[in-house]
Amino acid sequence: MKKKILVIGANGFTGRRVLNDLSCNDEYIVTGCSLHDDIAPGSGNYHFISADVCQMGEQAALFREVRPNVVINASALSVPDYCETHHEEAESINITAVGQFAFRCEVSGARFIHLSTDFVFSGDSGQLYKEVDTPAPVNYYGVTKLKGEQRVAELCSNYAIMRIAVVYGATLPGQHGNVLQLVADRLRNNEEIKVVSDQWRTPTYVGDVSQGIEKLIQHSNNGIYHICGSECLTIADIAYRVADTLNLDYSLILPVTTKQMEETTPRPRFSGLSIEKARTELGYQPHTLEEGIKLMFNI
Ligand SMILES: NC(=O)C1=CN([C@@H]2O[C@H](COP(=O)(O)OP(=O)(O)OC[C@H]3O[C@@H](n4cnc5c(N)ncnc54)[C@H](OP(=O)(O)O)[C@@H]3O)[C@@H](O)[C@H]2O)C=CC1
Ligand SMILES: Cc1cn([C@H]2C[C@H](O)[C@@H](COP(=O)(O)OP(=O)(O)O[C@H]3O[C@@H](C)C(=O)[C@@H](O)[C@H]3O)O2)c(=O)[nH]c1=O
Repeated sequence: MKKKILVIGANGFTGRRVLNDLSCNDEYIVTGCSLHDDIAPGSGNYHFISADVCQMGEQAALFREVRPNVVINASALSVPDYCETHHEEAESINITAVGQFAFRCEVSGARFIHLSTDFVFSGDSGQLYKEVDTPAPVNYYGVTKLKGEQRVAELCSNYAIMRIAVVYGATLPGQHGNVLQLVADRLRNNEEIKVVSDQWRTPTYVGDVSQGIEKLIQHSNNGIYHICGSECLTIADIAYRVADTLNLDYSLILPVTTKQMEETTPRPRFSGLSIEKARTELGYQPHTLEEGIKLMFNI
């Protein structure tokens, strides 16, 4: 029997890649859902439903229509600066809607795979965070994502929470970019870019998010999984790797401290994630950053 898979947030940067990758697999019948109309109609073997999942009635109708065996939630308010000043909106999609998805999955017997973030951690550690480590978010986006995780764990008996970090890859018009794209664009235009040299991350190639999800569809394991790259480096180092791989001018990269950057939203200093659990239990194997950059820029 083919599995019916529902990808929520299917117009988003990560959700679209997941939708495309899963719809290439004949074992699945895939439906994408997003707030707005399909951003790339006719581009793959999937059905598409526009719905506002924050509206109870629309969410209920979506589940009634699709009757999914697996639900993947890639919808969110995923811009920390915006969440910081729009608490209610952030709460509605990052917490309340997530709780409702979890409840519907539980009632219907569907497996729930929910995307979360390294920003649940404070960043005060000097070591890669493991799934068992205690979260303590430093911004409102992180607070909402942590509460979303808690709802899933409370309400679902068949779930996986996938924490990902600084997702990079090619984007479609209309999607928000990522810092690697910004670096490449600026350097190609001969413009300088300031990048923080004191925020450490484990960047995730967007195709590896799909890889993690496919593994978690096959496994029945419950719990949290860190799914990201294996290299932990600063944003400045990531920028240098982009310049290096694309043969662009290094001197346009201006490393600065978080203090000098004057970011309005606090961010964790060190939020690298350990992928040992995913490697051991799922056989997850991420691309290297260099491989990911080459795939992203098609070189
Ligand atoms: N991007 C990153 O680097 C990281 C992302 N994450 C997590 O991964 C997930 C995906 O992030 P990302 O790819 O950046 O997401 P995007 O911001 O690119 O996409 C989010 C999608 O959610 C959809 N959406 C928002 N509100 C609603 C609603 N009320 N009803 C239906 N759909 C809605 C939007 O639909 P539409 O476009 O149709 O309006 C949008 O396409 C999130 O959970 C995020 O927290 C975690 C770590 C890093
Ligand atoms: C735009 C920009 C960002 N940065 C840094 C800040 C930050 O550490 C990193 C990424 O910046 P962004 O603004 O893209 O995203 P930011 O909001 O920091 O990143 C987060 O997004 C949310 C959704 C997550 O869940 C996190 O995992 C993380 O990826 O790059 C610079 O150094 N220079 C710049 O010009």
